[in-house]
Amino acid sequence: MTTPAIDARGVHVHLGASHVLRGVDLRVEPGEVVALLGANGSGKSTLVRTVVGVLEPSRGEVNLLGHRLGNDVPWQRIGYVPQRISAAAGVPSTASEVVASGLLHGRRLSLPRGWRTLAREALDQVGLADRAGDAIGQLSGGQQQRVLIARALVRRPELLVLDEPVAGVDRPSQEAFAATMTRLVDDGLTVLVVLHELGELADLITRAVVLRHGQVVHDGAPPRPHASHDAAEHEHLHPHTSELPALDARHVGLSDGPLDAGDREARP
Ligand SMILES: Nc1ncnc2c1ncn2[C@@H]1O[C@H](COP(=O)(O)OP(=O)(O)OP(=O)(O)O)[C@@H](O)[C@H]1O
Repeated sequence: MTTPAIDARGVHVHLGASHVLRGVDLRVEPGEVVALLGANGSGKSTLVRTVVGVLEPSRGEVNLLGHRLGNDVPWQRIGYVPQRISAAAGVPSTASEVVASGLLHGRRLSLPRGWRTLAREALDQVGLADRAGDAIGQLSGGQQQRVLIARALVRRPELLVLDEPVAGVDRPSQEAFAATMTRLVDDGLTVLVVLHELGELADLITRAVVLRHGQVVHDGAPPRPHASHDAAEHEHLHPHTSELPALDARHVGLSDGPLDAGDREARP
């Protein structure tokens, strides 16, 4: 049996007075690309922040790459892209330096030889190699987001956890990101990604986990893209809502309606 990349069991998280996660189980096997979906406030960011050790569960346990959360986790094998923040906030660094900070981890506190080359390669993966020497504050919000993705990729992770990585990123850059992800997934990368819509990543997603009010309400097939039903060549081979009751938008509370129109109309 393989060791799961992520194994979270019975996770409860309290933030202030709120009981945000209420007994979440999440298992991600090596090579899977799992989308974490749910309405605003359902607990997606809280779950990924707990998975990467930023937040501590009040109950339950999390294992990453076979290690209980803590110092034993091989962090150098894990990349994390937080929800969009300003990478520029008070940081006088260049894009290249921000990316290189992704090479640091618990056991490596100074940059390795050749870090500039590694940083440039990672920036190239997000289409920003020509901006390597620019101050991060001179980049747009979407470009800063791409720098954060490069910072996660620079350590060549085997597990990548991303929180809405393409929010605010333009369509061509989303396509470039999807192409990079496809290449990395082909090479065996395991991914947990918070998304509001599957978008350009739809073809990559192997499983969807949907949260509602801090609980998992669906764990299985990803929702189908909207357009597919209307296309002339569309074949009705996939399971419809009657076979996937938990993917009913009313049950999962997805504000952006993951089901295509045909599925919704087919429902009694
Ligand atoms: N520091 C905090 N203190 C108290 N409550 C918090 C805190 N951070 C988040 N929450 C609450 O926890 C709940 C889940 O928040 P979370 O950010 O995990 O949701 P989300 O599913 O990622 O939402 P979104 O789609 O808007 O990013 C929300 O109700 C939020 O108000």
